[in-house]
Amino acid sequence: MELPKAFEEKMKALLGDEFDSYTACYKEPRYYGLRVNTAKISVEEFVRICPFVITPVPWIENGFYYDGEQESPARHPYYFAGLYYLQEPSAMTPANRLEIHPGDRVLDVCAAPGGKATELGAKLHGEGVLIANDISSSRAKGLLKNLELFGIGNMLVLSEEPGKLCEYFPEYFDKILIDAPCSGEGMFRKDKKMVKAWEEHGPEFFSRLQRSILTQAAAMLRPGGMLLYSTCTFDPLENEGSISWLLEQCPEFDLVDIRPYEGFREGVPEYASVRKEEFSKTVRIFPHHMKGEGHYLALLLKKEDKENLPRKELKQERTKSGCSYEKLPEDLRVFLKKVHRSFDVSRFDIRKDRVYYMPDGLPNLSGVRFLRSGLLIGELKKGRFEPSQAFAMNLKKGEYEYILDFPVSDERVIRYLKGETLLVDDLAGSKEKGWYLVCVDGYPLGFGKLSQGTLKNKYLPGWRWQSV
Ligand SMILES: C[S@@+](CC[C@H](N)C(=O)[O-])C[C@H]1O[C@@H](n2cnc3c(N)ncnc32)[C@H](O)[C@@H]1O
Repeated sequence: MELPKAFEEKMKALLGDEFDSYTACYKEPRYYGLRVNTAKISVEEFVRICPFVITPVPWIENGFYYDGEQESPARHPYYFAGLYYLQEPSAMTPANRLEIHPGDRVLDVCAAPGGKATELGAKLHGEGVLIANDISSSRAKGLLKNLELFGIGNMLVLSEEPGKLCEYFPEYFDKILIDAPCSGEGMFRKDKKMVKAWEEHGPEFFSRLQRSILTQAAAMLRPGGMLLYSTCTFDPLENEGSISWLLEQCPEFDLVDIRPYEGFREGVPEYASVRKEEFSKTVRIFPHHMKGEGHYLALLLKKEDKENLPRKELKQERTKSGCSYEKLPEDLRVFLKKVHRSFDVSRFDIRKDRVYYMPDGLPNLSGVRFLRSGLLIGELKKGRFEPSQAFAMNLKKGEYEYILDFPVSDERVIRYLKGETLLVDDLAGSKEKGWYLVCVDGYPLGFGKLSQGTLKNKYLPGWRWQSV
């Protein structure tokens, strides 16, 4: 593979006598990875049922390699059940090394298409909130689909300038991930198009963007909160350079250690312009030291104020919907009786006939461009309630009363995913008519409406299995 000369010169300076072993990597095939959705299935159980040959990614507990030339995991019903996300192994590292606890308020500033946001959301296990933002609204559509496929309900998908978000979320978040737009030098092997893009917009361009995103994000982190910054490039300006700049602007930030792995290499202190000694805590990932593409990670702590001041007041809190159980439409109430989950009814919000379940403690977001706020439970159509695809994916099999569970070997699983009407006499028996949650081996895929042994397909048309 032909690499730009200027890039080669820079890598020689960065790598010294390791340069030849680095370039030798370009003759080797890229690695393919799959990350298990631990909000839906344990790693042990996934390994037990996994239909592909997989081997562990040694530094990621829920990450695995698969043979991308032989297997097509995106064309398996378990993918449609949201049991895993396909992701280059090094790219699994940022969300893995940012510790998330259920209940945290988490922001992913540059989130599309959701490779990291899906993991952050899974680690919340339904508690707290994930705000997934991307400036590109077309890319944010893919982000929304991936989060919904993963079953994440306590989330908002926004498409805004981070500078605008600062007005709404001052010191609001416990954890922030910035997977920054970058020159993508670490991805040259995986995607040859990145070389062309690099020639158009190089490190100078991206470092300016990164610096502005970093300062805006810094203002949204609460004291005591953690910020993880990552890029998929080698350029020092975009890595140690951008982080030095943050430390200069915001001295309340400290670099902290990242949970180690033997293949990680330290960030280069000489490339930092301030507090050089801290930069060995940052991590560089090189393809000649581990089985993955190039990345850079820096983990930062925003120091607590000495006086331990209370959280900044939000300009305006979101007003609760004021819903009470009695005020919910009759057909929705009938549906909810079959859902075995305790809801806080005041968090239901009905907007333009769409029923949402909102995360708690949000600011008033009027004026913000969003693609989704909260879990879309379903829609009211002429007074009749229809549950959504997102809610199907958010449910666990045991949480809904009416289930049709197919083994993965049943040919009706693919037919369901293609949108076909199914005869299900054998499974339905004398079951009542109504909304059924269709599952594969116990993992929800979507809804269908049963009547006299026939299942009318309600799988979301835009998500259907495409024939090749
Ligand atoms: C490296 S990609 C993110 C990949 C994503 N985190 C994942 O794991 O799937 C960088 C993203 O930043 C977005 N972006 C670029 N400029 C931005 C800005 N000023 N604010 C927010 N997002 C931005 C791009 O649209 C792009 O989707």
